[in-house]
Amino acid sequence: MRVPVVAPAGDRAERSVARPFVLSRPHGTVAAEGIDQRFDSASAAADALRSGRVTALTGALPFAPGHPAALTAPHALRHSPAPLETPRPSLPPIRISTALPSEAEHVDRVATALRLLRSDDSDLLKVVLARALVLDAERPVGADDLLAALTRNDPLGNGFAVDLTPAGDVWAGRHLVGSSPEVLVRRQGDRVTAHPLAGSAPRHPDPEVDRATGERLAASAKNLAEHAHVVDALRAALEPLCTDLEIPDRPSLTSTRQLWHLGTPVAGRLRDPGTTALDLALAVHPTPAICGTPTAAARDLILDLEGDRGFYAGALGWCDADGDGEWMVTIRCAVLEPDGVTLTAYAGGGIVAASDPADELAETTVKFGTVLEALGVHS
Ligand SMILES: C=C(O[C@@H]1C=C(C(=O)O)C=C[C@H]1O)C(=O)O
Repeated sequence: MRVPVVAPAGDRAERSVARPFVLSRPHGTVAAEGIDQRFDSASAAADALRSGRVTALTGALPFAPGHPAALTAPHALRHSPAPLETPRPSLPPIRISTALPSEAEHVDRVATALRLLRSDDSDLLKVVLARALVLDAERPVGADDLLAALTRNDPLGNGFAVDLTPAGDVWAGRHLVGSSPEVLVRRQGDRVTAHPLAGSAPRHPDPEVDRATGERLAASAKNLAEHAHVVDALRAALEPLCTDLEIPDRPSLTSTRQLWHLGTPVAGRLRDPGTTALDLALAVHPTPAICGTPTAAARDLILDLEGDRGFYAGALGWCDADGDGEWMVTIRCAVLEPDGVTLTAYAGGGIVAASDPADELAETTVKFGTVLEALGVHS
């Protein structure tokens, strides 16, 4: 059984980072200050919040259920009404050391998934396969500097840094950093919103080509099908928890510096005011944006082909004593090792029967751009 982990005094994470959690968003920044308690179990943390034993929670949920979470009950949750503003950090040169797996192996995995997606013997409709890049920094960097670089590089100011120490020994002193454009779920009073993304195309420096690429994405049957799986799953997960669920019939185009995405703004009203933002996140995760359809079959295939994803393709966010909060999908991210010089970045993409392995490899390369560009890594 997983039990709450109480922070030992003078623990290494408290030495290594001042704040166990920072989430910068276009509409404001939330930062955790100090550590009251740590939890490696999301359900134990959610119970502690509901019963009033803790007054807030911040942190990250893993991709796979049953794996340790990294949640902190902070002394205080600080809100500020703008994205994080920081001086430009001075980062050392950071280089790509290893592709995990190799590009050829990723293409092979996509081909394996395609055989199942196209087979009459399998009910798999979509699976999201990912790969990683190991990066080496010339001298140690801190999570706060990576957060500053990622947030400054995003036009909307999205960025996060999460101390993963609460997840147990192997995670002690590791940090999750990134700049996710995808809102898993947000709760403000009885208002519930989400903004699932699925379906991607690369941005282009020429504005006309760029616009045409976006328009092609918005009309692409393959991408619309990929997207529909996510919307259907969110509807099914939120319907029991919400009234007045409003979901547009068609997705709209959204963009980051590197990519166009299909996105659908979802809004509803909470049925039971006792359902917290963390409860909502646990109810909708993992969506087919990062896992697949049907969920169990896709997750089994991912674990089989990739092994443990840890916190990539999980969720990260916060929840306060009123139950309000915001949880992002953990993408466009990297894990920083305690040595401060080794980083592992992750990128994946949804595969459906009509996918092409070479295109899927290229899509992950573009997605790595969010982290690589922000950190000045040249591949
Ligand atoms: C899985 C990732 O991104 C997700 C997959 C997408 C897709 O398959 O088109 C688009 C946005 C995200 O929901 C990632 O960035 O690693």
